[in-house]
Amino acid sequence: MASSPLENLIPLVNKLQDLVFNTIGSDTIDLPQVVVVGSQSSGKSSVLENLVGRDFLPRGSGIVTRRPLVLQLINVSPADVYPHGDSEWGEFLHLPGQRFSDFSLIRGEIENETARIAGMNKGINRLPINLKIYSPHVLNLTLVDLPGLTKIPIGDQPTDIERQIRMLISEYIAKPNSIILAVSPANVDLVNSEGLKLARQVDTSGKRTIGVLTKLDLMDHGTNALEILSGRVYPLKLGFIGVVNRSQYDIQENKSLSEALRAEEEFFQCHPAYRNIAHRCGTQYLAKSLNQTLMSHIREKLPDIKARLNALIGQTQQELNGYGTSQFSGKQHRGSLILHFLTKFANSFIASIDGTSSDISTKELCGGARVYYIFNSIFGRELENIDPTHNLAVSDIRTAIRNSTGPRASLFVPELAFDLLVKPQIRLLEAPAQRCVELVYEELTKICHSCTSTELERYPRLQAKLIEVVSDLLRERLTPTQTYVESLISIQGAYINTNHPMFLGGAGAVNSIVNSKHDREKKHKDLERKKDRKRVYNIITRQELIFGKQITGTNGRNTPVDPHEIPNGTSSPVLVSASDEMPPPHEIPRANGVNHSQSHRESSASATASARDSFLNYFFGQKEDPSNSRVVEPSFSHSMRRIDAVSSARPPQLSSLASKLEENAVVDEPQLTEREQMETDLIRSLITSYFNIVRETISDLVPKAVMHFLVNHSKDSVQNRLVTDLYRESLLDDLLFEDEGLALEREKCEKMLEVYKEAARIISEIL
Ligand SMILES: Nc1nc2c(ncn2[C@@H]2O[C@H](COP(=O)(O)OP(=O)(O)OP(=O)(O)O)[C@@H](O)[C@H]2O)c(=O)[nH]1
Repeated sequence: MASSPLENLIPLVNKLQDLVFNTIGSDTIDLPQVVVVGSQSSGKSSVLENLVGRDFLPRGSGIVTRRPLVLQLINVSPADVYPHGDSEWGEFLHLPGQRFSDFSLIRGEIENETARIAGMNKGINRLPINLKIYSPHVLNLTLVDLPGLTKIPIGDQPTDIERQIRMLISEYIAKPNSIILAVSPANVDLVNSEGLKLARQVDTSGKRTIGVLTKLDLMDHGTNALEILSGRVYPLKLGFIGVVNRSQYDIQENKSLSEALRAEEEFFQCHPAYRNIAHRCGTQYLAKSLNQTLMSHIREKLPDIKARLNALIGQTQQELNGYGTSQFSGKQHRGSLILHFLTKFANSFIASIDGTSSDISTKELCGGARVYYIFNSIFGRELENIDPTHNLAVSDIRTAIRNSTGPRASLFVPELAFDLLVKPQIRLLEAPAQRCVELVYEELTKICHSCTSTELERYPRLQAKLIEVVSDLLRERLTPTQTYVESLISIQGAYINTNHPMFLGGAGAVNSIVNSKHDREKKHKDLERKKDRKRVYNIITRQELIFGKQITGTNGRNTPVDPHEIPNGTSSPVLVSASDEMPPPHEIPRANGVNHSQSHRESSASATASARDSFLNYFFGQKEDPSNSRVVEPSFSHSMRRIDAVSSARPPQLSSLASKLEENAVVDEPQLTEREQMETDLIRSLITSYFNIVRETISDLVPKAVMHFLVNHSKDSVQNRLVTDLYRESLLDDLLFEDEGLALEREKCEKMLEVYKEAARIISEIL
């Protein structure tokens, strides 16, 4: 009888299953199958044996099923029999071509095969045993028997046996294409069914779970499972089916399975509770519904499986491409293959620098962007941070000026001293410049190490050689780059171009220091004024404390005296407020009525001009005014004299207190003549101005030099260098030595691709 294509669905899936297990060794396609789960001794093996109608599964105490058993039941017509006349037989996938018509031998082989992989103790193993049973009495079905859930390890079982079994079961039932056959004994409360609990975790809506209730014959008298079997207790879309298997006693009494199936039928037909639903109970009904459910499930899932296969074909093809192109396989193509890798490596190196690489990171700077970062951020910042007059003490400048003028005093700007001092400062730029070269060199080395691919990893020796050659090239470029950069600095030091348009020059420097001198003096005076005010206030307050009475001002009031009212040179103690509104002491009107503040403002306007005049006069030929060469007197000395006047009449204790305060206020400043101070300032500002010009030039030239000598040169010559060094007949065999692990991976990948293509072809025969 010719069967329709849809009736061939289960054999088709079996064919796919064989294909997958024979080649890949695991079910990556997620083929539809029925997975049997339940707690230990719930009756799983008994259900399977009933479905086959033969005793073939191992029995014993404790855990018996220790590896998944993938059981394919194949319906054969009585005509299609074994040559020796047997109508039923079994075949193991691991023993191809060997037919087992004696079912007790099948049991023995399952035991042996379990022990071979899972050991003699009671441990489990995830590697499945695949068994086909051909019989005219079975319906086409693919079932997976799994170890029963156990709570407590017994004997020499591993302590985490429960976790191991749960993980194994979950792995099978989690696959969306699996139908879960959850076996629960009827004599145990359903809420304690481990099989149902696990099934619910992965199939929350109960769409692909079939409940099987065993041991209905063992329920307490007066109780029955009618409610459960009618689907009113536990919601499962595919429902519950009740079965009665052989009891332990039946087995011991060698009750045959055909006898047992008859007894089961009788049980349901005669039982007062199940009589009316007897046609929906028992092993025969279970086999039929499983077959139909599996078939419709396969029908439903086939388009998905086809789509999945296409996706797998695409993925695997891509993975295979990653291992290299097959276009250059074979000895005659070794040269082309090497050239292909050399070009790819060189291109990848160049692309990483240019930023045109296809796998650019979004997490961190890489390749050429790092080089830019080194130029602009690292090198740029280091240059910025250099102090142009770093390490130039006043004494150094003084000595340089003195040495440069010989026995005479200089008439003009001491140029020789400037020359002498600015050269070492220019050298300060060399260390950051050389560091910039090194950093870029390191970055290029990193880039060269990252230019590998899975394809290239297949040839570890070639990969190492490519990196080595490019590293050598970079190293060779390092010295010329460093030498050039060193020259750049030396060139800058070789000739001090005081004619540079950006250079401040003598006149500019004079202006600048005159201005800054004036600013400095102004600041210094302001500071001294503040100090004076505070000092006067402290002295008066102390007097008040010492004499223990309120000091009354000359106005006779018991309030602070308006400081404007204090006559110049008065010896009377005065109470002065320390508030900021209080006019500074130099604004206190003198006896002659001249406001000091006013005179100060007038004189300050002309201060800049007069200072500049005296400075220019000094440098450009006027005879030195002996009064100018006096030691610069700290400007607070004037104020100090005023305070002395105020405190001259104070008691001795107060006098010593005040003198202590005054001592503390004396600043230890270098004693320079005005001329010396100005010369030093002038030299400093000239050095700073010139250094800034050189710094700008260097910050512009060094990156250009690095790009030219190191980066661009390496980019331009990398391909030639690789070909010259590696494209040699004598090296080909060694360079194309394939990594064994990767060769195996590639072969596996090729095999998988073939399997997926074949599976897709099988499915397209039906769809
Ligand atoms: N009376 C009776 N006994 C049953 C029934 N089903 C199973 N048994 C007995 O229960 C015991 C366990 O049955 P198995 O089929 O070995 O249970 P299992 O779930 O395969 O056990 P493991 O493989 O160890 O997890 C055996 O002694 C069976 O004879 C049933 O419906 N009625």
